[in-house]
Amino acid sequence: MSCQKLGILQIFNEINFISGIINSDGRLWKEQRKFLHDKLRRLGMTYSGQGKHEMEARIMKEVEVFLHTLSKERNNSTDLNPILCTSISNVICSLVMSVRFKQKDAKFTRFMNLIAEGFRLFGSLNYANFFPIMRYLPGLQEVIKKIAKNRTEMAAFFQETVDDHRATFDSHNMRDLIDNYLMEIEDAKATGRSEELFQGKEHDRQMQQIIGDLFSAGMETIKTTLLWAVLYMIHEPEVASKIQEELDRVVGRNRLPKLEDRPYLPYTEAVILEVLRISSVVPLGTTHSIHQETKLGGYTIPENAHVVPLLHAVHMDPNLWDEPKAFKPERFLNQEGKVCKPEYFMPFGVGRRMCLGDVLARMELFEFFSSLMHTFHLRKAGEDSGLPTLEATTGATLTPLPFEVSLVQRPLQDSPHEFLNTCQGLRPAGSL
Ligand code: HEM
Repeated sequence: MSCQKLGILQIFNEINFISGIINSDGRLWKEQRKFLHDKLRRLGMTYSGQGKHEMEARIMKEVEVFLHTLSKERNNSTDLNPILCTSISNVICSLVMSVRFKQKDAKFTRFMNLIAEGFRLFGSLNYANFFPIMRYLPGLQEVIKKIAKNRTEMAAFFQETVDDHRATFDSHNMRDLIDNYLMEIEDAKATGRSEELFQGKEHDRQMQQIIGDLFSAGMETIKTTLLWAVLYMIHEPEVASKIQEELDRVVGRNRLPKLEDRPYLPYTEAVILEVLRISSVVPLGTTHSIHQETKLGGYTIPENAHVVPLLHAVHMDPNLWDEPKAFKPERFLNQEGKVCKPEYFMPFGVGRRMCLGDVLARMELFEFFSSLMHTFHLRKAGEDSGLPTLEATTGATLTPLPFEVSLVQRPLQDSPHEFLNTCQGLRPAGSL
């Protein structure tokens, strides 16, 4: 399968969208992917070296603010969606553009609404992937126009940030991805590689779209996976208790879990994998195309055919998984109790075009989920209501319907350590 993208990409090219990475193909995609992969690794999207520790510190800062915010909601019915939105956004925003938002910041709320609407609208364009003629229907034309309008508004915000970075740029102090991009642009100009790197696209507009791509891909997916995790914990109290028992035994009650604890927390890890499988937050991979005629499972796939990986179908296939609709973390544990992932587990896609942010995603899911479980019991909100539904709304992601949870502080032991203070909401946000 090639690294080309068709379908929705064609629609955007027709209306002159700049490509970014998710909707680019060919040489432009290759150059941008190489650049992003390299720079994001240096900024800490890696499992090894100093970068990993810096990334962990960045994530933990947001985890602590998140727990602090939640501590004010103890025993109330709480919608975690807006709180998670800010916390998860702050991880990717700090990495990409050194920006953090406060809860309920007006600019941020507007920005979030645009992203959420974008995911919904994008989902409704999926039909045009299969029946391209449908793009001319008035309804879909309206959707395309709305996406274009929203993107223009977001691009203006990103450009402001890029301009600020340009004004304060210091090549000896690379703060984030935008600084790296600015450096790369100047370097490419000086060495005559500009055309190769940007394939004729305007630099700043390409940069705006890259920021937008990383932000939307890096926020919505993780936030939604965590919402599913909370929902399943409300439905599966025995699983929740087993996680908490493991956390108490391995981590203890006087600190939050760290990445280095992860190998010793196989059950917690297996639960995260099961959430990724059963929720298939990204149910379809993006549209790929075939470079040469290919035979697969008795079918002939012609050259240039569009191929959309049905990740959800793979994760729900009863030939691959025992009772695929049941929530069973044990399926990711081998006989020795160690984590094992079959090759047909593919929440981040597979191949050259697989998710660029899987390392960051796994780190964030672990840190946020394990810290949340270590600090609170998650109970259904409201005495009289039933369990919240496990049904999803469908867009580019599968998202739980709005629900609330009641957070019950887990009993504290005798340590006066910072962790406990943070959980009790006694310390100012982010001050650990
Ligand atoms: C739970 C979290 C996440 C899930 C489930 C997820 C899943 C996916 C999937 C299924 C794809 C498409 C793969 C394909 O078409 O073959 C994808 C692409 C992508 N993801 Fe993620 N993702 C997550 C988090 C992130 C994060 C944190 C970032 C950014 C930092 C990110 C950035 C991207 C980008 C840039 C692409 C497009 C790659 C390309 O076209 O070359 N994702 N992701």
